[in-house]
Amino acid sequence: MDLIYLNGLELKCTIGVWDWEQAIQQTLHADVQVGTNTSLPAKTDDLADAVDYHKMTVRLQEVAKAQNYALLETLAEKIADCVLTEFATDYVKIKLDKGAAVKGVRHVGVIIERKSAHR
Ligand SMILES: Nc1nc2c(c(=O)[nH]1)N=C([C@H](O)[C@@H](O)CO)CN2
Repeated sequence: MDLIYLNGLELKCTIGVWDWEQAIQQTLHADVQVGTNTSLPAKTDDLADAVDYHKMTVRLQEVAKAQNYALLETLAEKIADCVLTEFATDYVKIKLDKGAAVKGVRHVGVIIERKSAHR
């Protein structure tokens, strides 16, 4: 399986379990790995045959802003669903980093992996 990746993707969103977090916007950083076969686009040299990582960046930033979230897990799942269904990909691994959201920890976050149900 080949991989396309977005590292350090900035996601502006309203997220968190506390009331004050639901009243502000925070910036998360995501690392996204997307499983897809790159043989066809490599042969045709045509973006139309590839998973467009620019289009994916814009779309995932929209998903992050589309609603308020309590948990990182919920946003990670929405992102996974978008990557697998809207971009017709085989596999996705997402790391969502909330930075130093907890005192005494440099970085907190979640990592999830999902496979397409159709492949
Ligand atoms: N498993 C999780 N634990 C916690 C989350 C989360 O999203 N998933 N969030 C929080 C708070 O919002 C924290 O980030 C800020 O105090 C706590 N635990």
